[in-house]
Amino acid sequence: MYATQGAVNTLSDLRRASGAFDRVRSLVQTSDPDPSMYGALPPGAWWEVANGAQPVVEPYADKAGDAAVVAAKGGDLELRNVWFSYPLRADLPVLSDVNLTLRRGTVTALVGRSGAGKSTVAALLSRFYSPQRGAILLGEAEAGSFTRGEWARAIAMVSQEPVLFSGTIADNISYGRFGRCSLEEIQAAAEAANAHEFIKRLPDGYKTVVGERGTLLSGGQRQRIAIARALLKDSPVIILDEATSALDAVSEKLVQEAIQRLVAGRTVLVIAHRLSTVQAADQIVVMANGQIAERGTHEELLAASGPYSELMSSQGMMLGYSV
Ligand SMILES: Nc1ncnc2c1ncn2[C@@H]1O[C@H](COP(=O)(O)OP(=O)(O)OP(=O)(O)O)[C@@H](O)[C@H]1O
Repeated sequence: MYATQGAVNTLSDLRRASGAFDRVRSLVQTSDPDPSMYGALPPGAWWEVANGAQPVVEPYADKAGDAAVVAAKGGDLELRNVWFSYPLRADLPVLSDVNLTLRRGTVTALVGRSGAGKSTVAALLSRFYSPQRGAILLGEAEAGSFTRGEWARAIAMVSQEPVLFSGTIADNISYGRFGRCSLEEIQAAAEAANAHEFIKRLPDGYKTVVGERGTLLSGGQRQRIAIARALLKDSPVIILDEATSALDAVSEKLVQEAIQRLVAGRTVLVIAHRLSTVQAADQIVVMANGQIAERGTHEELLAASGPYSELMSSQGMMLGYSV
């Protein structure tokens, strides 16, 4: 099959991750939609996808160039003086003068209380929306200088509740890949994602048709399929919304291993809920009320006894396993 755009992939993942169908609908209904929200979807398809239809599989992405991929491999991804409100709540500032640099090849952990604006940062980086003020820069070039298809090639999003569509396992892994790929490549990605072992035990292996929304699979298995998908897509930038719900210890370990393989050498933003992830990050950014409250390494922020240590002690991070 033709690979569908990463944009479609990330759109439905984001929708599922936030559990906010209404949010997507409000975004679709706005009279002045950011063209980025169409991603590389054919005209008219957006509404259907937002309503839960199967993604429209079109070879649009094959036409996208690799300009954003090249820029991301050579430079940082940055939000510069970004101000943002959602279209239907224009009076409510959600991000206020946010400056955030994701350094090339490093991991940035984004932490903060619920509603602080973490998912909104992820949505802007994915170009589901555009900031009202400020800029998104990739290797110093404005995001708008890249086409949607180019952008979608450069960034992959792995959400905590990945959406699978009812097709085969192989289709689900290759979805988001630009250009065709072989079963060997699909299998290699599944192996790196710790998914091959369970896939080969399924009735038809890689040809097993997963149920609507992937219900045949457990949460941990769905996550590993999503990681295999991102590995195969091989984007230089990964936005990872770490799962909050606990998996059993074995599944958790398999997912964490797969994530380590996925993030190695890439520019990563992880919305982090686990102490182990935060500790291992190159940079931790604490958000509060739509602003950056603090940034630094785990040790630096603990020593500062500021918002980070407060967050750690009041909210706590999931403990109990190490990466
Ligand atoms: N589509 C939307 N329309 C209007 N307001 C929104 C929309 N999405 C989020 N918000 C609001 O923006 C603010 C930031 O939300 P966001 O989801 O970015 O926070 P978060 O830090 O990711 O929270 P959580 O950890 O709970 O996911 C919140 O006040 C939220 O209610």
